[in-house]
Parts: sequence; C-alpha cells; structure tokens
Amino acid sequence: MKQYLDLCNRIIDTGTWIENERTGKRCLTVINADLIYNVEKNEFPLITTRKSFWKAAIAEMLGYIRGYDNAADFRQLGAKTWDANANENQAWLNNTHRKGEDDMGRVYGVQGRAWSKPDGGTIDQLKKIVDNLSKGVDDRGEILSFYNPGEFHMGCLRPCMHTHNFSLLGDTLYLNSFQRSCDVPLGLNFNQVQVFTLLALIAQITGKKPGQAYHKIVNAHIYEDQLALMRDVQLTREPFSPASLSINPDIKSLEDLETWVTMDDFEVSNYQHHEAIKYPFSV
Ligand SMILES: Nc1nc(=O)c2c([nH]1)NC[C@@H]1CN(c3ccc(C(=O)N[C@@H](CCC(=O)O)C(=O)O)cc3)CN21
Ligand SMILES: O=c1ccn([C@H]2C[C@H](O)[C@@H](COP(=O)(O)O)O2)c(=O)[nH]1
Repeated sequence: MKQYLDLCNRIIDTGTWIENERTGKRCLTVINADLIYNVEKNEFPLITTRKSFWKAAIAEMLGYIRGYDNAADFRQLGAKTWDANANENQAWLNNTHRKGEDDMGRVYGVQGRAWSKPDGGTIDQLKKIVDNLSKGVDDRGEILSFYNPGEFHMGCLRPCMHTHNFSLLGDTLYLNSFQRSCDVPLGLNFNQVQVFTLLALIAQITGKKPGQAYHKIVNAHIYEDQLALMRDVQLTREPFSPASLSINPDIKSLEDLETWVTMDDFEVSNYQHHEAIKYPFSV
C-alpha cells in the first residue's frame, strides 16, 4: 500500500502535465515506477484508502487467461471494464475489423492464447509456459506477450500491461510484469491485484511456490479530472494493514481455469477499507 501512495504523491509533487490526444485530456505524468508484491507472504496489494472491487480485477485477468475477445464474456465473469472500450470508443466503432456489439478485437488474451503465425496457425504462449514450468523447466524465455504491433489496427486498445515474464529458481516461481501506460487512480488499483493473482495462480497450477512479483510501469499518470479526488480525498486517508487472498485449492490446471473457475473460487480476508471513490474514466 505504501508503494502505491508513494507513487501517487510522487506524481502530484513532481509530475509533468502532458496533453493526451486519444482522450483529449491532460495527464499529470511521471516516468518509471517499480512495484514489488510479496506473493510468498500473501500480502495482497489491495488498496485500502478506498473500496477496491477486487473481484472485477481478477475476473478481467481470468478473461485474459481464457483468451476472451468480447466484453460480454468479461461481464459474465464479473468485469464490466471492457464495455466502454468495446462500445463507446469512436475510432473502434468506425473500424471495419470490429465484429459487432461488445467485440474487442485482437487484444490481450487473444494474443496470449492465439498469436497468428505468418505461415498459418496460431501460437498458445500461455500453454507452453504452463507446460514448461510444470516440468520444472525455465528456458529463460517464459514470456507471455500481448504486444503485437502487426495487429494493433485489429483491436480496440493497445495492451497496457503487455508482457508477463515468468522465472523459476528451484521450485520458486517469480514474475516480472511490464506496463507501458498506467491510469494510477483506476487502472493500477486493478493491475496490482492482477499481477499478484497471476503469479499465485500460475504457481498453484504448476505445483511451484510463489515468490515475489515485480511490476514495472513506464508512463504513470493521473487524468486532470481525477486529480482533486486523489489529492484532497484519497491521499488524506490513513491506510489499513494488507488483506490476504485465498484461492480454491481444487484449481490444479490451465484447463480448470479455462472451464469451471468463477469468482466464487477466490476469497479475500481481513479487507478493511475506506469508502468507495468514483473516479472519472476516460475512453
Ligand atoms: N482510461 C482507462 N483507464 C483504465 O484503467 C483502463 C482503460 N482506460 N481501458 C482498458 C482498461 C479497463 N480498465 C478499467 C475500467 C474501469 C474501471 C472502473 O470503473 N473501476 C471502478 C469500478 C469497478 C467496478 O464497479 O467493478 C473502480 O472504482 O475501481 C477500472 C479499470 C482498466 N483499463
Ligand atoms: O490494464 C490497464 C489498461 C489500461 N490502463 C489505462 C492506461 C491509460 O490511461 C489507458 C490506455 O490509454 P493509452 O492511450 O492506450 O495509453 O488505460 C491501465 O491503467 N491499466
């Protein structure tokens, strides 16, 4: 929690105002942030200075794991987070690749599970990683990349958290996650939970112990219409001690994650938090 608050304060104290053409808004911005989550100690990085909707964050990650490309599938899991980008983003609505209501196109999980090969067929990056790690193999290239510039024109948004790189040291699994662009009041609240949960889940299904997760952010920003709420409300609150996450131990394989897992298989305990804050969302 402290590292999140430190980043918010750093943006407010030292950030530069940058015009963003896509959203038409200014963002107070800093470059480079490194966050660490202690998954081995189950210190769940849930924001306590406002109510955080952690189930939606995990649902979004589960949708990526399943390779979903449709906001309706995300809604069914419990995340409404892709509705606006799929259905209200004018550039995407005008795009001939959009297949209709709720289509997100070739983003995130589609790339992770079905990256198109130039010579035909697709690559399932996640399955290869899970198969290798389960056998105790780390080929120093256990990389899940959603970043496919050749297909940016076929999706509603470029991935923000674009690469997850797994590593094994003995039987301990580590994760380095890379994010190019971060909406700190809204997105990071979710992204912290997602990096933590991704390591916990992949460790569980490959039979490894989770170690630490390292989260690298490049452009970290607060939109102009979010600033007052962050500075004058959220940052005036005292944080509570961290919550912990429990995952149904019956989840044992990638197939389990693909088929029957729901948000009922995740529980958070000791989550003490301040009141919710409704931050403006920029499409
Ligand atoms: N401007 C912007 N910021 C983002 O964080 C973001 C995007 N766009 N586009 C793609 C995804 C969608 N994400 C989202 C979208 C909505 C919320 C959101 O509204 N969160 C609220 C309520 C969540 C709920 O009720 O389930 C929150 O208070 O956290 C969070 C992340 C993260 N990403
Ligand atoms: O997981 C996510 C997804 C998106 N965001 C934020 C970061 C930016 O504010 C927007 C994306 O806009 P770009 O113009 O494509 O950078 O969404 C996030 O924080 N986390």
